[in-house]
Amino acid sequence: MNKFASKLLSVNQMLFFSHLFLVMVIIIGMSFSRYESEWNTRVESAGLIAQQSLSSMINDISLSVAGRNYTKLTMPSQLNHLQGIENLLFMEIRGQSDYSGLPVGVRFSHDEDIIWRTDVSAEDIIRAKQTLHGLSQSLVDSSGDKRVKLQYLFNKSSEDLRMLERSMVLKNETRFEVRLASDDDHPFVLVPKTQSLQIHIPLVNKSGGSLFAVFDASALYQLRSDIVRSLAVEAVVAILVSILIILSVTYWIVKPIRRMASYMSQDIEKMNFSTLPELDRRDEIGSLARMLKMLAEKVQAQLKELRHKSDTDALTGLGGRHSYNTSAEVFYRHTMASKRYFGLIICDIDNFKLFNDNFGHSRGDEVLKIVADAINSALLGDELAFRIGGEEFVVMASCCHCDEVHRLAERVRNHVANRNLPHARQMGTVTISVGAVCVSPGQSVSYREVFEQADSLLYDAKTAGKNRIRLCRFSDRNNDPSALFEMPICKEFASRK
Ligand SMILES: Nc1nc2c(ncn2[C@@H]2O[C@H](COP(=O)(O)OP(=O)(O)OP(=O)(O)O)[C@@H](O)[C@H]2O)c(=O)[nH]1
Repeated sequence: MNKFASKLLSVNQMLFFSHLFLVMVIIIGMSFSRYESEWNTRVESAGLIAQQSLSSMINDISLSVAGRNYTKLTMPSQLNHLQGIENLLFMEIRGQSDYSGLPVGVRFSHDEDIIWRTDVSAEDIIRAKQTLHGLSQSLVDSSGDKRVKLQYLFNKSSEDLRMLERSMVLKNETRFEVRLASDDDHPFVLVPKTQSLQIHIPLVNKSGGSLFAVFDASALYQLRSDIVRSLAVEAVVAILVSILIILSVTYWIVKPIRRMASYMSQDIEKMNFSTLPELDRRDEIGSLARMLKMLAEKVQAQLKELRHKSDTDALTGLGGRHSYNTSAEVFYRHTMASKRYFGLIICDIDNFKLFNDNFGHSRGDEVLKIVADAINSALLGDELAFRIGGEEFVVMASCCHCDEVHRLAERVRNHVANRNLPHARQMGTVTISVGAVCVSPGQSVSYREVFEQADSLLYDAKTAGKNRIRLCRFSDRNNDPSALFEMPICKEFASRK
């Protein structure tokens, strides 16, 4: 997983996304639990308020159910009271008379503005009609006070009949889904579909019964929308603030790493870690910066030592082959660009094989050191000297004139000869042969050509008898026939011996 992520994402992105994920989980979790607790509190208090608004009626209702007293249960003052209860939409009383054992059922509907019985049967209506009919008969035959009483009873019975008939109609027409069962432990339940709060309160008469009520809970749901909205706004603000903090923290961590990486991408020898601001930090990044600085300084020191070793010929202390390869041509170009004369001198010890054969290689090595020292002592300061092969040395100089090259070559040969190092008996002392070329300012010639010409002059010096100098101004004989004419013919400086 880590490998996969590190291939796809940078450190910056990984830090950012992992922190953002964490922050979002925390914020969403906290918002959700706040929502849960706030919503549950609201629902609980709405349920309690609804219960309290009905509980004052429970004793009266229970008494009426016990005595199956419909008159009390359905009287207009009861209707007014129920209409006055805030948000009450519907109420149903189900119970059993304590005396007759008959069922009692009454309903209230806020929209219908009525209380009606739910236990009316066809027989009840027939009975009421018969009563009314009997009263109407009696009313015809009566007079005086009796008639007044009978008229009252007739009016009441006709009102009862009308009520029973209306109840019969409403019983069949009015439906309201009540979720709570009478044996449900929950005193109330919220029904999202109808946005209603349903309450159940048990009656206190002996045979028992229940009061179910349905309250309008749309205000509660509106409140829920407000809670969700305000929590969402808080969560968004918290996430935005967190993003800002995460961005600044990741920037604070990643920027120094990037800066160190860009330092590391420089040439190690040119690296300068002392300007790195992270060195002053006291945290892990500061330690990393200090370790990198130490590492770079160690590598720089080792490189310096290595370069010195590879630049210097270990035996003679002159410049070595590596140093020659990197600096000879640079020196030549620089001299030509400075409009000065360039002198290239190649020296080779004469009959060195014979020396080795006679005195052994270790003695030969000592001679190499002495010859190198002699060559070095012949230099005035600005020249470069290298040992480029076994017993082959190169000196190069930037001069004001070719005569200087001549004098330098002569000095080099003399300094070696003057060491008077004994050679094999028939050879006398150790000597060198020299091939030298002088290139004038403005001559267009490559270093390789100059070297080849000096090497060929060295060969000439060897074949001419050794211990001598063959020096020539560079002539491009193939391309410039006049060069031979314009320049002094190559000179030979033989040993005075
Ligand atoms: N002691 C020693 N000998 C070396 C070293 N490098 C090369 N040589 C020897 O130098 C000798 C060079 O021999 P040649 O190329 O035949 O040249 P030469 O004998 O000097 O003959 P000329 O150049 O014609 O005068 C060989 O014997 C090599 O072994 C070295 O580092 N130490």
